[in-house]
Amino acid sequence: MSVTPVPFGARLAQAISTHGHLCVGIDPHPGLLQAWGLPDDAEGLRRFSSVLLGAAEGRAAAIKPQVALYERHGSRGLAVLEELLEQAREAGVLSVADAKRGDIGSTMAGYAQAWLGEDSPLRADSVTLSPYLGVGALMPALELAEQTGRGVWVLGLTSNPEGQRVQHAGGPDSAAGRVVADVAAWNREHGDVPLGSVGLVVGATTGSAAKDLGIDLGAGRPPLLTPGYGAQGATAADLRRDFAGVWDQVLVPASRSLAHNGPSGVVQCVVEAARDLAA
Ligand SMILES: O=C(O)c1cc(=O)[nH]c(=O)n1[C@@H]1O[C@H](COP(=O)(O)O)[C@@H](O)[C@H]1O
Repeated sequence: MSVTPVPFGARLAQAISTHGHLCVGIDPHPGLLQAWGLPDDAEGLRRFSSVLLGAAEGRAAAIKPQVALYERHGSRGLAVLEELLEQAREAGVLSVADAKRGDIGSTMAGYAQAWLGEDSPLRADSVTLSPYLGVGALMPALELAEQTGRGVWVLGLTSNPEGQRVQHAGGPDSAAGRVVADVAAWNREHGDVPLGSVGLVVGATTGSAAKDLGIDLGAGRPPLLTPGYGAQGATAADLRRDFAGVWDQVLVPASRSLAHNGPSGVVQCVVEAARDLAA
């Protein structure tokens, strides 16, 4: 007998209400590995990942490993990522695989199976997706996520300044606004209580952009992943101001700012960031 999985949105809402809004980003940049005294190889990745996951347990709502920084080590790096995702599952820590995948529908199914399939070695609780080929092209991932109780995060307004030229195009009928509207429609139809399972990436550095473009981030209650806090300059006060009214939807990732004081400083950085975001 098959059991209906608990939707990702419900699991995430529970994690945020228990642990707060922080998501521990795990970005094993070569420079950080070096600063930590670790080799730039699979063993270095393994030790870096283990310290960040350990610090996240019981202190943060989720982890977000950056896939490219594992992928650059080929199959050995991906094997470390598989181990990390498995350890997170065992520890009960939600995972966001930051893979930023997106393809035409027929081959999107392959990416969906890789990150969201029940039997995939790389399965995560959720994965980041790029909607440049159209939100409709992402359907295989949205559908598989729903079947397996997993989630996705669709890039909406990204944290980097270069994104604006494409995402703001169209003004009141902006490209980003269309992505947000498609996500809202999916969540309304497939469940948006307490949160939808299809989230949006909206950078913490984007200021009033959503408001200026007439975008309603509350529509369909998408979880909102807000990179840009910490190393990219956004503060907790910026987040509170720009996400007022939708704060319960927000998951705040931070990567470099949690790792910059070396392995012995990670727990303190995580505790301080979690407290900063709870204030
Ligand atoms: O999807 C993401 O996570 C993401 C989207 C975005 O708009 N901006 C952004 O910085 N990110 C990711 O968020 C993380 C930010 O890292 P820090 O700036 O070190 O906190 C990196 O892994 C980025 O790839």
